[in-house]
Amino acid sequence: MRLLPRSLINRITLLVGVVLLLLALFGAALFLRGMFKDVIGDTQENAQMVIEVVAVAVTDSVVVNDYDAIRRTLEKALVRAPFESAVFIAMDATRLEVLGHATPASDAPGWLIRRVENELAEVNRAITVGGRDYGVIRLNFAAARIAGNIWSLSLHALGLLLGAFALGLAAVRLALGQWLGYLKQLGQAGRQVIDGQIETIALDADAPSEVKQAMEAISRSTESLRTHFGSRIDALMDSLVQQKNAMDEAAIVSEFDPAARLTYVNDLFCRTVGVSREQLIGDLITRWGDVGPEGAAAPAVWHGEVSLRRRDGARLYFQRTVVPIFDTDKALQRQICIDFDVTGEVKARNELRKLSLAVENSGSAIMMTDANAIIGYVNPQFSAMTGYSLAEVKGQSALLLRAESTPLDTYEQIWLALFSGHTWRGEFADRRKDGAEFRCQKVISTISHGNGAPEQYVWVMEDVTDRIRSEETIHRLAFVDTLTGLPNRRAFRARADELLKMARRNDEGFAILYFDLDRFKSVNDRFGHGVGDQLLSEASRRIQGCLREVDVVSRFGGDEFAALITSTADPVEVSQVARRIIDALEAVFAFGDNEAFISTSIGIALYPRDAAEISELLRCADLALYRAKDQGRGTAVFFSQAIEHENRERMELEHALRNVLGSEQLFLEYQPKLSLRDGRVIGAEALLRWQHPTRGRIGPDRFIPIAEESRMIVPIGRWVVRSVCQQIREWRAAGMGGMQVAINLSGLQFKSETLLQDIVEALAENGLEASCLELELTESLTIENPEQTIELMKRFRAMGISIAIDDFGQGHSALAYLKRFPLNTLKIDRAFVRDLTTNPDDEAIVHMLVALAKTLNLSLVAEGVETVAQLQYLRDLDVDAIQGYWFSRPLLAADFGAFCRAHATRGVHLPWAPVEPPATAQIG
Ligand SMILES: Nc1nc2c(ncn2[C@@H]2O[C@@H]3COP(=O)(O)O[C@H]4[C@@H](O)[C@H](n5cnc6c(=O)[nH]c(N)nc65)O[C@@H]4COP(=O)(O)O[C@H]3[C@H]2O)c(=O)[nH]1
Repeated sequence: MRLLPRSLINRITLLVGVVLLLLALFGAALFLRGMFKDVIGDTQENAQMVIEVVAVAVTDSVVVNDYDAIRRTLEKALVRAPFESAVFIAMDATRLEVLGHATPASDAPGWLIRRVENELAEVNRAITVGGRDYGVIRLNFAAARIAGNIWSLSLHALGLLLGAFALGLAAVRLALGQWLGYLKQLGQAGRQVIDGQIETIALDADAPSEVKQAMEAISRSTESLRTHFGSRIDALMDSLVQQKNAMDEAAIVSEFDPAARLTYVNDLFCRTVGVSREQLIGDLITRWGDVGPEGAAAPAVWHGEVSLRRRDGARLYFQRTVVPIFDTDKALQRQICIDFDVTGEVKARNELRKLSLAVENSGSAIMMTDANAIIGYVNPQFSAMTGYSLAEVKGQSALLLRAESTPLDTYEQIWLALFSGHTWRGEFADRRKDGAEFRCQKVISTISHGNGAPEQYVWVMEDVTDRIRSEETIHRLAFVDTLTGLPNRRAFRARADELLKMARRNDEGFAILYFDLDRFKSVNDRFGHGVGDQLLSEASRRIQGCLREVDVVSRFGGDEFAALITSTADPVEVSQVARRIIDALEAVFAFGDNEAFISTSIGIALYPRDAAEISELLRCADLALYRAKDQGRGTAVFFSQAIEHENRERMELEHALRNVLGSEQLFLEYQPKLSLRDGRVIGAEALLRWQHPTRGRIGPDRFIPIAEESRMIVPIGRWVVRSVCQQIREWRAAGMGGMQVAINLSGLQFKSETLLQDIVEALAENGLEASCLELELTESLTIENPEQTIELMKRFRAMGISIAIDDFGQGHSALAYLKRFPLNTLKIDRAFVRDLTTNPDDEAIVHMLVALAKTLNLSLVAEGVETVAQLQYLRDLDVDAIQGYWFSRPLLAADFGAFCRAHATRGVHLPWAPVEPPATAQIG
């Protein structure tokens, strides 16, 4: 509770009043006390005097007991005296009491009356006359009257005092009002300054100096405030304007009245909706989005999201705040509407929603963990994949899924990659809830805080167990030879490339061995593919057994193998390895009751001596293998410059062969065939010759393989057929009839679809019957595709063309097939004939061949007969015919004609035949 008055004047007046009042009361108290004492003292003195006077006056009367006189005297004493009663008490106790005038009722308070009574005791006077006591006179004071007098005096005194107090106070109030009125003036001036009505405060000249100083101080402060706050206000205004401008740029601002009519729109509003301000003002705000549940009359701030459609139809989203503005009567005056464009956020949110939906329904398992790999979310596919529900894994570590077989290192590597800001991609084994391991492909991405620190990890996971199995199978198929389990050619290349890099780094050498299995084809043909496969597997094991762990052996396909001998390019060491392989493969292969023998030749290339690249090294090894095969089975040949040279030459020959047809370089020689029965020339074998312009004559053994490889043999062979047929026609024209000419056919030629046609045409063109031709097929030709060969042979035979099998005994024809071949002739290779008389092996083979031919009812022709001993031996074996230098080398056509004519009548003289006189040649 506030006791003090609000106004300063009143406060000072109150203070002065209180002080004056206290002083007045104190003075009054002192005055009244003195007055009281004086009155009491005076009364008592008067009473003494009165009683003395009464005593004197009654002296006589008492003596005479004149009570009337006494009465009268007493009555006189009571007149104007402040006594209530006067009493004469005689000695005999006679009591004469006279009462004074009745005292009017006193205004004095009781306490004052009692006080007076206490102060003024009765006054007694003994009446003694002549020494004799006659009695006592007693005066009783009229205390109430005396108190009344005192009270009346006091009241008067107080009245005066209060009057003086009131006057003093009024004077003080007046003076203060005047002096402090300047303060009011100061206040008004201050308000005027605040209102900006005055610049400086005008001071009255007679104003008190303190007020003047205060006014000056205010003036100075006002000045300073004006300066200070003026600039602050300016800055504030600037700032407000800038903020408004910024707000106008950032937000759509509008105002609307309680009727929801727009009263203000900023530029952004117009720009955003594409409508002019003029059209917008007065328009309903609700056309431009919701303004809250209570519409335009909302009493409180409303936040919400609204969407606007622009004039061009685009939908925009805004975060809207509607702020009501009230007037002084708290009535809603208008509302300010502020819209922030959140289209991007809304779209992002929608995208996020879609994304969440996509994640939820994703076919990939998705797991989200915090930075400590604590799982926060997994999608249904994750549960389907792992068997764990979201509730089971939430709050658990991602390591929950770790499979025993996945080392912890893997996870460390993942964290390292993720911490360095990379997305981790990889695959490793995880464990399902039921404990089963599965291969899981993962892409782990980081969601980072603004400062780049990882906040969450998103794991996109896929069960790739099946795929990996398939990939492993594909890989096996792609890199492993399924039959032998050895790396295939591709894997070999990869390993060889690695080895090459290492060898380059370490300055080491290594060797590549290239080889195939001789006679493998015949094993295949003889025992079937099953056995062939077993042989390949067994051969692979044997080869591996010859190598160290660090070496690599690969099956390139068919019966081709290659080996990498690491860490050494020492020819001695490498040739030891090659030897071991050759020996291992030459040992018998047993399959149940069957046995097979194969051999191998090995071509070797050394790094870095022979080449610096794998492909080149392989080429070198291949060339060396080619040479090894030439040198005979069971040999290992190191690549050399000589081989390279030979190869180059071979390539040059191949090139030259392509242009040889149509030139004069190719021609035929004819080697006569002699009947051992009568020594007559029964036919000839056409032998191809190549007279190279610079290299001279090149033998068919040299160029025919090249022609075969380049497939030139087909057109060349066609040329041979035509040339032979022409030649027979010419011979016939020259009178040399009945001549059968044998033509060598290579395998490729035989397989050529045009062969039959070519022969038919050549015969027809020259008017020849088919029986004048014999086709010589090598044994190897028949091996490759026996059924087809038999078929074609049959067709030739049906035409009347004879068929001879050449070089028999070199290969490994299945006798069963031989039996089925529609052959006419079996030719004994000159390799067996050469040492026939000295080498029991060759002798045995020839015996066997002769027996075979007889069994199959084939005529026998022996090649390469050079000596009489061979001749006689063959005759003894009942061989039908021979070829050989013993009687004729291959001859040019003209020479062959001459030869035939020379021996036409008697034939060539055979050692066992009787010598006959020369006869004239007659052929035809
Ligand atoms: N040391 C010695 N050799 C003798 C003797 N008698 C004949 N020769 C040679 O033995 C080979 C016989 O031919 P081949 O076995 O069919 O072997 C032939 C044949 O397989 C092939 N050839 C020749 N001409 C042709 C042809 O036109 N087409 C095809 N495809 N191959 C042919 O070339 C091979 C070699 O032919 P040539 O070098 O002409 O060698 C011929 C011939 O000159 C002898 O007493 N001693």
